Amino acid sequence: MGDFGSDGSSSMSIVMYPWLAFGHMTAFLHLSNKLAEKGHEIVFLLPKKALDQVRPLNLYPSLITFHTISIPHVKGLPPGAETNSDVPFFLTHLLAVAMNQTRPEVETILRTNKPDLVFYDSADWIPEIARPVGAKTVCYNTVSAASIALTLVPAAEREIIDGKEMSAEELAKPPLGYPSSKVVLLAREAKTLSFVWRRHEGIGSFFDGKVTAMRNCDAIAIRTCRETEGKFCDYIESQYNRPVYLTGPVLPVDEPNKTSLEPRWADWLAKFKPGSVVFCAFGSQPVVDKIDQFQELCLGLEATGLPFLVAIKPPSGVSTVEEALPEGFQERVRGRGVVYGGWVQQPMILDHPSVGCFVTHCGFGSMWESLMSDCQMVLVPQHGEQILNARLMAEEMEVAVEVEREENGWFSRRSLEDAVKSVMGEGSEVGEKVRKNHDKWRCVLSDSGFADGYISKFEQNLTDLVKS
Ligand SMILES: C[C@@H]1O[C@@H](OC[C@H]2O[C@@H](Oc3cc4c(O)cc(O)cc4[o+]c3-c3ccc(O)c(O)c3)[C@H](O)[C@@H](O)[C@@H]2O)[C@H](O)[C@H](O)[C@H]1O
Ligand SMILES: O=c1ccn([C@@H]2O[C@H](COP(=O)(O)OP(=O)(O)O[C@H]3OC[C@@H](O)[C@H](O)[C@H]3O)[C@@H](O)[C@H]2O)c(=O)[nH]1
Repeated sequence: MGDFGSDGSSSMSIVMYPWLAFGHMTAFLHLSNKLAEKGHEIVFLLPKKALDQVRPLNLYPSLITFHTISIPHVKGLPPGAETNSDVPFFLTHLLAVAMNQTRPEVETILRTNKPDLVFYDSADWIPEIARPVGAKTVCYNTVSAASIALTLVPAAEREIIDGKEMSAEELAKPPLGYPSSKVVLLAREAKTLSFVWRRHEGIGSFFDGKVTAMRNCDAIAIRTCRETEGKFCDYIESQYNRPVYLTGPVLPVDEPNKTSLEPRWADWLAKFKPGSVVFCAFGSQPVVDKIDQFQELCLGLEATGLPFLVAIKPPSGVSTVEEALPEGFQERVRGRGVVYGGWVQQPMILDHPSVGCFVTHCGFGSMWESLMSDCQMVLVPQHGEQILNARLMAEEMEVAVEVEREENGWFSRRSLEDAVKSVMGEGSEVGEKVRKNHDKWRCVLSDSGFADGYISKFEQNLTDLVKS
């Protein structure tokens, strides 16, 4: 190895501070594992509550050290809230306020550790405290390049007059030069983007924060690859005039000593024929907010007649998923359908031979995991960024079927049933087309040199950055 630490040593010292959401923390940790595999040392900052869930993913405990950060209470947040999972969507900005208040603690850590590099995504003040200790900064984005290109580039700036909300049409308008006519939002879908430009006291808007984060870093990094999102990455690079490094999908590979699937799911899944079970999961945050939509999801899966396992957070207004289930549902699906409100080992479930279909909310982490799996995919995105990921998979890559929605954004049990049957039904033309395209992409993405090539190039980019 060359001499690439700023102190002349052969390894780099890195601090990571991701946004307080599991989808982001797990993505940062997967990248940490790849860098630790190459001998670099990482101090990983995270809230105490996240530690138990994230620790098992650390494959290099001697090189990746967790450092817990106290997340202060901010008026309006539920007591003890430390991560996105503890906070309803409409209060997420308060979690960002709480994260900002951790700045003095993080500053002390940087002064003590004097790292070569600091990775962050939401804490846009990192460059201000990293520069004085001689560290270079990388704004690492764990969401799709398409969703950044559509809303979080300087050209997407919107003029908001006297705090007036923008119309759906204004919100849906792609910025000048945006490179796709397929990966876009319908006006009604674009309403979910209003949070991007809305101003909040003390922290400004989400847009301001992200643009500052990307303008002030030394390099922008994105968890994606040229093969799927090259044109969006080029657009971001031209908008920010900053180098854009790509890490590739950064998924954990099968480790010889990896833990096995919890027996309760392994035993349950083993009862069914290969490829017959529908697995439905909606990520680490509560996303299906309305109880009647939650019930429609359950009823749609029931109507498929297939065995199914759902891992989902309860909707608003109830504290458990059981309370939200439709009348008589549990009795009707007993033995073939389970709805579970806790954490499951998603990648291992997707890998299970009995599972043949993944109904996903299209979080970016889930998107990569589903592309690498051999499950058929049904897309039920909820928010702007997830909808764009869905368009990328359904319209550009043609590897999945997106559920049809009514004018008001609602999906019916029938549309979900139809979507699942269209990919699972024997002899279905659509099912065959998406399977064929998905097989091709899986071959490209799971080629042994593919992910390693991205990581090696990324490591070289970091080395050059530290030396510059
Ligand atoms: C309802 C509001 O939620 C709050 O945050 C929303 C979530 O933001 C996710 O991150 C992104 C979302 C979107 C999006 O929905 C549409 C887009 O076109 C772009 C993005 O970008 C990002 C993003 C991009 C780059 C980056 O480095 C990021 O860290 C994120 C995030 O994944 C999720 O955890 C959040 O819950 C919002 O704060 C607001 O205040 C709420 O009202
Ligand atoms: O029960 C669960 C739920 C989730 N997971 C894992 O947690 C991760 C969830 O990440 P996702 O990106 O799919 O979704 P999240 O909703 O949690 O993430 C969030 O940040 C990333 C954005 O793209 C998403 O839109 C946003 O909601 C996946 O790696 C998934 O395998 C589990 O292992 N078990």
